[in-house]
Amino acid sequence: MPMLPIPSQKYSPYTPLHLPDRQWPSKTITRPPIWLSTDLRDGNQALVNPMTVDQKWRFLKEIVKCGFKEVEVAFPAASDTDFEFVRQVVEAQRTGEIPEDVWIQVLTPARADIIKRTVDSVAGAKRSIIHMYNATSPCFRQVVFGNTKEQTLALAVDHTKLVRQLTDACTAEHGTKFRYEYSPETFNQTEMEFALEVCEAVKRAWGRAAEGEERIIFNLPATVEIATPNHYADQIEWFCRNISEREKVIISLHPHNDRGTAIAAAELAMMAGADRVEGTLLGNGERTGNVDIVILALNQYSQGVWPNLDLSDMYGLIDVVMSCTELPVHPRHPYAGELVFTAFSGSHQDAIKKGFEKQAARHAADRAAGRKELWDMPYLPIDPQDIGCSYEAVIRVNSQSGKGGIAYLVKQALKLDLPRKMQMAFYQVVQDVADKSGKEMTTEDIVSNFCRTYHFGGMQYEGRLALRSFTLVDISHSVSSLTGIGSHNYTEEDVDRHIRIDAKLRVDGVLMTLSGEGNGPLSALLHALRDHLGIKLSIREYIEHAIGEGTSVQAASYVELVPSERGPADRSSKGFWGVGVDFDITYSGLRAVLSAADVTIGTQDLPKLNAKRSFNSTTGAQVADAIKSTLDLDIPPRLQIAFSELVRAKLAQNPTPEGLAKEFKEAYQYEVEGAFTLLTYAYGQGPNMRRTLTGKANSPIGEISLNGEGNGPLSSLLSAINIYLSAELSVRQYSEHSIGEGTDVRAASYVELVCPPVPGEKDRPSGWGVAVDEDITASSLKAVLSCINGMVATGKVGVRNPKN
Ligand SMILES: CC(=O)SCCNC(=O)CCNC(=O)[C@H](O)C(C)(C)COP(=O)(O)OP(=O)(O)OC[C@H]1O[C@@H](n2cnc3c(N)ncnc32)[C@H](O)[C@@H]1OP(=O)(O)O
Ligand SMILES: CC(C)C(=O)C(=O)O
Repeated sequence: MPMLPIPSQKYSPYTPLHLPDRQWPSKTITRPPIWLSTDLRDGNQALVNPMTVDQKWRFLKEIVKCGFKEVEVAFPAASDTDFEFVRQVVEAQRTGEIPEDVWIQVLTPARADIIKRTVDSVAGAKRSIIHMYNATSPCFRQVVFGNTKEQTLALAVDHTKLVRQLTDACTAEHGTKFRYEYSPETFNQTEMEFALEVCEAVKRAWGRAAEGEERIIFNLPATVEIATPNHYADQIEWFCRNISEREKVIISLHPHNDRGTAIAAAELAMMAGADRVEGTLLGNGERTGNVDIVILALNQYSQGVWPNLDLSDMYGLIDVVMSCTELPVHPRHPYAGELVFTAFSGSHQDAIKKGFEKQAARHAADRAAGRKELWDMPYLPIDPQDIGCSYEAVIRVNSQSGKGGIAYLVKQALKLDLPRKMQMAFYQVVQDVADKSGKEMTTEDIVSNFCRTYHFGGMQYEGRLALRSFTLVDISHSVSSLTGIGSHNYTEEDVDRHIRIDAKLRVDGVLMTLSGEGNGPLSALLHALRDHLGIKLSIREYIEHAIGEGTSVQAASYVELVPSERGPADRSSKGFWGVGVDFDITYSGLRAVLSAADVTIGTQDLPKLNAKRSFNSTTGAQVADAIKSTLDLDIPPRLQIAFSELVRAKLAQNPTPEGLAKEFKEAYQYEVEGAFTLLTYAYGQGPNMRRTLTGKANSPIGEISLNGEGNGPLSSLLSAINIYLSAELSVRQYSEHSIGEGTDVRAASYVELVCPPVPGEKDRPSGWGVAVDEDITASSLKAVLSCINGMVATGKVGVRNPKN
């Protein structure tokens, strides 16, 4: 049968209660109700497979752990299992396993045999509530029981008397303290006057209602939810107003959720005067379930009202409920669902990210001023951490997400506060991946994409241009050599300053030293990239921030580079972002430049670019080929330039390869006995991560001792040998490559050394050295000596005895 076009032919609406002076709409909930968990009764009776005793125990312990003081543990007459379970609970309360102040509640219909067994089940308990019910609504009177109103009332009264009689006897025999709860089942569908009449009669029959702990409980169930929640609230307010001796009565709610409004019904009914709520954790129960106490309690908590239940361990609670009921928890279940603190969509993520940032600042100010640190976050009604959920799940990324959410995750995982424009750039990267896969991207996916894109996060993500170390020399006024270890206060704005950088990089896996000059370390590095590798870029934006505090503070630098030919002012040119982090701010800036440069060059063929653009290729290529074919050396580009210039000045038009090789050996003291010869050396690590070099060498002044330290073998050797020279030499460029393969492999090292600048002189004396050795450190040291030997031979530096 399809749905009826005129449903009124089948269904009639509920009849609203006439209560024009209702008060509840202007009330608020300012204190928690008395809670009763009926998970082990109403919840249990609704399961395909009722809980085992073990499951009931596990559940009961969780209920007690949350702080419930009233627990309906069973319908003891339902089965031997239930009866036995109640006996075990009674015993556990006697031994203290279940706290003494917990009321053990049990349910019985108004049937003498069942009442007797129910009271028997709790005999010996410290405290027990006997809960008796019979249905009172017209439908049940007529259909289920075939009773008149009088018979219905008599059923309730007679059996209440029986409960009184049996409980009195039990108290006398076992000392059990009893309270009585009566439910006019289907209350919400019962005529209000009749429900009231039955309850008044039950109160009289019980005969013991008094204030405080002796109050009788009238539990007024919405057995089947059939009306809007305001109707239930009206019924509760009417009942509260009209029941006699209100102070001797606890008004209890027992909402079901057939219309999906049990929470609203319970909340409005609390506003209408109810004192107590019966429900289940996460809302299991008959049909659509009982009212969900987790939601009710956390709704109160979100209003600043302590609910008298501790739900801090939400994951633990979910685990217990799911394993005992064998029912899943919907991912959208309020407070408990896996996705309820999660934003996938861009604008939600953006708002949450901004919310966290603003809130952190606001809280810091509140703390300082001694004010409350109030929670006020877009889209998050409570702090997930209060119920044991982490912020990790707050933002998750798929193709619906925006830059804000992605930046939030990057910040959480890597502590990087990406500049807005870089967020947009990385967003495109993530969007492409998410769009292609059509799936969610985990934080790990995003982080690894970030690290791969910006070559961030250690050796495994290293790109084509990787910084190893650097030396900075201030060549503006005085000459002071600064190594790449330690912090230097250079700013790019200081236009008067002139800095030279010698940066040791791995370029496409080959170690080389690139030199450049600029008004700061970053521009000097950009010049080095331009001169040596033909990468022509300028800085459009530079941003930095600290990560951490105190002695472990690190600097994060972000750089946007644009092609130099367009210039940074041209807003239309596409920028490329990079990032670097280091304890040293200069290092972090240089790393950021290289990260952005790497993004810019992509897979562009760098060596060819280098060979074609950074020097006169024809002559350079010819001499390079000749040296390769004769000496098996791949001489670096700048040495090719230097050597080809020397060759042009010195040799005939078309020298033979052998002629070039001879000239090369002589010019760079390669395989030639020179002024300085290394005899022995030991290279290691000294204090503060500095490297040390000790050894002996032959020199024009006899055998000398070497004792130096630096950030690598070259600088260590120079610091040892500079005292024997007339000028303090420093490394401008270094590169190396292997010759041969396997166990026969040898290292070829090339080093360019340079004298300090001389005021008034444009060019600084410099020279190249070359050496080959099986030991890579030895080959680099010998290359330094070969260069010094060449510079001594040509008079660029002199030899001095430091003792004189
Ligand atoms: C709204 C609620 O959740 S109420 C709680 C419901 N929970 C349960 O029913 C779970 C436990 N129940 C049981 O195990 C069984 O139903 C028992 C053991 C209580 C009774 O089993 P049975 O004797 O086989 O009876 P049955 O289950 O068929 O119950 C229906 C009988 O009880 C009567 N009855 C139902 N509710 C009540 C009541 N509150 N007071 C008195 N009699 C009642 C019915 O009128 C019917 O009587 P009839 O057989 O004379 O027509
Ligand atoms: C026994 C009563 C309280 C009940 O479970 C209901 O009416 O839903």
